[in-house]
Amino acid sequence: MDGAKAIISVKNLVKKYGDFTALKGITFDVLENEIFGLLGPNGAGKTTTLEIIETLRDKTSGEVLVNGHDVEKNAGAIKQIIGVQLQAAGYYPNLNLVELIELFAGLYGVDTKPMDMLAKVNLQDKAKAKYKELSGGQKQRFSIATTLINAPKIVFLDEPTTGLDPQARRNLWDLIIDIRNQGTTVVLTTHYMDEAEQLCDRVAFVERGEIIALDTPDQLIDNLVNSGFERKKEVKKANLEDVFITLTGKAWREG
Ligand SMILES: Nc1ncnc2c1ncn2[C@@H]1O[C@H](COP(=O)(O)OP(=O)(O)OP(=O)(O)O)[C@@H](O)[C@H]1O
Repeated sequence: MDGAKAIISVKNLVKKYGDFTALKGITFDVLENEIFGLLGPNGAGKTTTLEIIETLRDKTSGEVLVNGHDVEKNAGAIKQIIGVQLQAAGYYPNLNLVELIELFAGLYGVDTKPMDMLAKVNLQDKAKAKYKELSGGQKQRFSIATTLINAPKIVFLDEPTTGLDPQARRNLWDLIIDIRNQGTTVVLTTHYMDEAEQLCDRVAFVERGEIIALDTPDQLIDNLVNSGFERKKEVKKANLEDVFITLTGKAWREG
């Protein structure tokens, strides 16, 4: 990562909701082509931070640059190079997946081959299905496909694997790594520490509107170990999730 360029630069970002200060002057960079994780307890300020970067929410003060564009002065340019997950409410119930992608492509003003987009997330077989007919994992994959329609430089994923089974989670991890390997920067939030450890190049821990740690997962763990921390119990070489995956396989579940 040394020498990598910052594609998102956040400086002294403050967000107040009335008298309540949700972000207390946070500063961090996201580097080009990394998977960057925002971690922290409920209410810490992760979604607020993402929404300000996505130009969906105003900041109170501070500076946020996305690919060199200021969120306040050039929101239009930023919207063109980012991919954001839409709320499920935006998925018109009578349209099938191909028609939904055609609709979103039209809104973005881009020419997209819907079947190619569905192939990226392994949903070709569901091309004619309606969104509500998909399983939880399929819904998440479709939602990720919609973030890729405008071939963005950066995608934002808010808790992409919440509620999924272990196979679906691991397959989504592979998908997110593929997206990064094809040159896209990924910013995600998650409450799963195993996910952050497996997936993220760097993570920031947000707590009560402040960043309390930011580094690679490996370095953060080493720092803790070097401070004298020890797990109470010897860790086994596998865990119950490994048992699940070994018993039930790693294939996409289409049922
Ligand atoms: N529109 C709003 N008006 C007032 N307060 C808000 C608003 N949106 C968020 N907050 C407050 O700001 C703080 C940060 O909320 P935010 O949604 O950014 O947290 P989060 O880290 O994403 O939490 P979670 O993990 O639960 O999604 C919370 O205390 C929340 O109650």
